[in-house]
Amino acid sequence: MHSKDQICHDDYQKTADWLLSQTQHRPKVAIICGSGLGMLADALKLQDSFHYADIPGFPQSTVQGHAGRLVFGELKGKTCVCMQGRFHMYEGHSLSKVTFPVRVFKLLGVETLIVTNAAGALADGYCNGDIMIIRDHINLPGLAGLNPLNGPNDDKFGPRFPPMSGVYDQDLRRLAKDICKSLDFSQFLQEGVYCMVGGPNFESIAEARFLHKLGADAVGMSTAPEVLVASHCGMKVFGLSLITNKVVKDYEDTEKVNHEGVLGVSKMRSETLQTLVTELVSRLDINNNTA
Ligand SMILES: O=P(O)(O)O[C@@H]1C[C@H](O)[C@@H](CO)O1
Ligand SMILES: Nc1nc2[nH]cnc2c(=O)[nH]1
Repeated sequence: MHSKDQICHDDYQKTADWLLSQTQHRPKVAIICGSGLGMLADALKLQDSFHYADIPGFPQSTVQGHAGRLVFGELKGKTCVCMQGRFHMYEGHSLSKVTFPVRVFKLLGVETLIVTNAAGALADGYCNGDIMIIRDHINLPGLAGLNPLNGPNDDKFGPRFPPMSGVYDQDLRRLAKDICKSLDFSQFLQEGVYCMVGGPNFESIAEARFLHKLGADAVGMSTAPEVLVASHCGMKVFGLSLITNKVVKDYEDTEKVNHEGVLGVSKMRSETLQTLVTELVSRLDINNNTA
């Protein structure tokens, strides 16, 4: 059964064809920028950029800290496409809309997806400003049946029942750790499990304790659906969480998290994150081509 939100292959293809007609760039890498981390896109050379509102079929971004632009260009000589602002379920988008750009990227020829997000720390040893390489995720909405792959499977993209083990590429994680060592970033580097919740509220203390007990090191409101869809269609995936706050797990703690604080910490570390992602992209084993 097709729901009203069902998007068909032709819809993705139309958007991809439109983009291919507007730019000479042919990216092999896509980067999705999290809250406050969009400045990474500004570093692209030879830019062609498009406001989401001008791209046929694209959803609109409504969150502060997400500019709503798709930027094509070169990062250290490697052609990339960068989402300066992503879509979240809590904005009212269906998960097929949230992940729409990922399938468009696949049709553009993208082979590697890099995702970044802002997240709250559940792990005790984490500090604000830490960068966490995502080793694995817990897709809480997905476990409860909110899944972008719900509905008829599109075999042109991938299988009906995709595995989710080993989704965060081990070689890319290893490479990122080597880069962090050489850049002297190791003192604020972590590797852990990201848990996606629906949001838009931050966690209650009982919820935070529950997620921590489940094995989550950080919690946020994005990433898992995009990663799931990218992996389903055969892309390599690498993910980074910027730890913007500690999630309150103690009833004596009167600290309250807010989005402005999240954006503040993102800003403080965005240059570091940009350096890490740029270095990673420059060392990817890919060849450029243009139209
Ligand atoms: O897009 P991301 O996951 O970086 O955004 C996080 C989660 C919420 O959208 C917002 C909360 O401050 O930041
Ligand atoms: N759910 C959730 N998302 C976040 N994004 C940034 N910080 C947080 C947090 O503490 N919780």
